[in-house]
Amino acid sequence: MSLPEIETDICVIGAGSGGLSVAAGAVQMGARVVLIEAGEMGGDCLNYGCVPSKALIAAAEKAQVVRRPRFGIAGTEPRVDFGAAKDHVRDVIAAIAPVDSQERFEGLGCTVIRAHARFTGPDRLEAGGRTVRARRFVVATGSSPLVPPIPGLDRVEALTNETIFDLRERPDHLVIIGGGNIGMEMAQAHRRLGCEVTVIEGATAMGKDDPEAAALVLRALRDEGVTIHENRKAERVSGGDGSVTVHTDAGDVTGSHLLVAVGRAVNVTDLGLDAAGVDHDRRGVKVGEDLRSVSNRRVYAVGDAAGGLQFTHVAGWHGGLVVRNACLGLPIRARTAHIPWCTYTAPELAQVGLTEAQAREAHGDRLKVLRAGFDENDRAVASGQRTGFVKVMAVGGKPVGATIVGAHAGELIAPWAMALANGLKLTAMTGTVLPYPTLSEASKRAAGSYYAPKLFDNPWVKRAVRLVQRIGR
Ligand SMILES: Cc1cc2nc3c(=O)[nH]c(=O)nc-3n(C[C@H](O)[C@H](O)[C@H](O)COP(=O)(O)OP(=O)(O)OC[C@H]3O[C@@H](n4cnc5c(N)ncnc54)[C@H](O)[C@@H]3O)c2cc1C
Ligand SMILES: NC(=O)c1ccc[n+]([C@@H]2O[C@H](COP(=O)([O-])OP(=O)(O)OC[C@H]3O[C@@H](n4cnc5c(N)ncnc54)[C@H](O)[C@@H]3O)[C@@H](O)[C@H]2O)c1
Repeated sequence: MSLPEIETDICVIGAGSGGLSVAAGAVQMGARVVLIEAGEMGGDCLNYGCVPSKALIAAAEKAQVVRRPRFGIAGTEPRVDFGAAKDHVRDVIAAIAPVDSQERFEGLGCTVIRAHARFTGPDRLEAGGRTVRARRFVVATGSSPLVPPIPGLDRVEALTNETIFDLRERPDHLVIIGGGNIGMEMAQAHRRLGCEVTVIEGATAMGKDDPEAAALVLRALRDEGVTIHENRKAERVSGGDGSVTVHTDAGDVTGSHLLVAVGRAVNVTDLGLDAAGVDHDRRGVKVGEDLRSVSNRRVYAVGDAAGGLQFTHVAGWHGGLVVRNACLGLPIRARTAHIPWCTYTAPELAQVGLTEAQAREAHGDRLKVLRAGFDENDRAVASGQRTGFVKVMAVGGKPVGATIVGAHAGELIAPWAMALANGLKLTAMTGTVLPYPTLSEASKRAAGSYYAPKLFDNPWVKRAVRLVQRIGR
């Protein structure tokens, strides 16, 4: 006997950052919600992405602190127990997992189905032998590691973000194809944990970021012993007997392990999108600014599946917007000009809004580029963190972008993200009193440099001051 059909208000496909945000918000606002997950609750971020990578980076940072002699404290080569570092990664995932768990979402009132979902029509899908009919569907199916068509890759054991965190033995030599976010974060973490690491990047490493800021990160990684080859496309892979060779147009690189990190493939195949009349391409579901499918208004897409920026905070933000629209009928616009991101290398590199090059193209001579170096920030100097800078792109007294590279850049970008999200002026930063000595003062210094010439190099100001000195009481 077949299971009874489920009729619901909102059916969410995928229990990652995007899907969970929709499900939690909608059910707590009184909607009937069905949540379907084929794999692990929590999706990529919790199980194979942000959380394990940041946990491994924390272990690697600890190793580096022990290794480096500083401030009169001797350094020593740390004894790294690679398996125990992976235990730490598992422990961190386990500590966070209850928040994303089936039990929690059932407790909130969702019906959770653990199965692969496939649309069978514009208003229905099937999962785990159940038919679900819904007023609204949310495609929150995320993305998977892209496996590029490099000859030989299918004949060697290649790691991806889905397998590397399970590796318990330390790679002697990790070769990484791809110098993007995953490649650079994993390169430094593994180097610090005692592996030899070579990155093979087909174009420019950290190519999506401001080149001046990226150059500081690449220099730091190279100084730590990571070999980075740029403009070298992986053309062929061969291997056997515990070794793997990447053949490039400028020579071969042989290592013990291979990590492939060349971008993501959005999970939209095998989802029955054609049966639902949902237009899609290799970037994801085609949606408007309201995150609704351009061809089936009943269907939304959020997070990586929506074809834009691929970050957890974007997926979560999308989720909140969809709840507002689907539950309350309020209009939404998913624009990206105020979305920050950060690469968690040391130094960290964070960006919000336009980079200098993008701002110059958009605003020409009206653009003012404001800077402050970490080497002129007392806290950075005191703590030996002089590498870095804050760069603010400003037009007419308002920031249109900010780039921060240096220690804690991911935290330091917060006020600039707030400024861009709320249309604040630079005076919001200059008028704020910050505790001394903090790295945040670098942001205030950069903002202040917009006004300094207007105040200090201005003959009218000097005349006015002389006058006040003569006649003022
Ligand atoms: C190594 C790595 C590090 C990262 N670090 C960061 C970081 O530091 N900060 C950051 O902001 N972002 C980071 N990201 C990106 C971030 O993980 C993703 O952008 C985010 O997880 C996307 O969330 P999502 O909800 O769109 O998809 P996902 O989290 O991928 O969730 C999608 C879910 O849908 C399920 N699913 C797919 N198809 C079906 C189906 N047909 N039926 C049922 N279920 C289905 C999947 O099993 C999955 O659980 C990182 C990514 C990687 C790979
Ligand atoms: N800190 C974070 O927020 C964070 C961390 C990791 C991942 N992510 C997200 O995950 C996404 C995927 O990360 P990623 O590093 O896989 O992708 P990516 O797009 O950031 O970088 C992939 C790199 O691989 C290179 N490449 C492609 N084909 C190649 C080939 N054949 N040979 C050599 N190089 C090649 C590209 O030129 C590119 O630089 C990121 O774009 C980001 O959205 C975010």
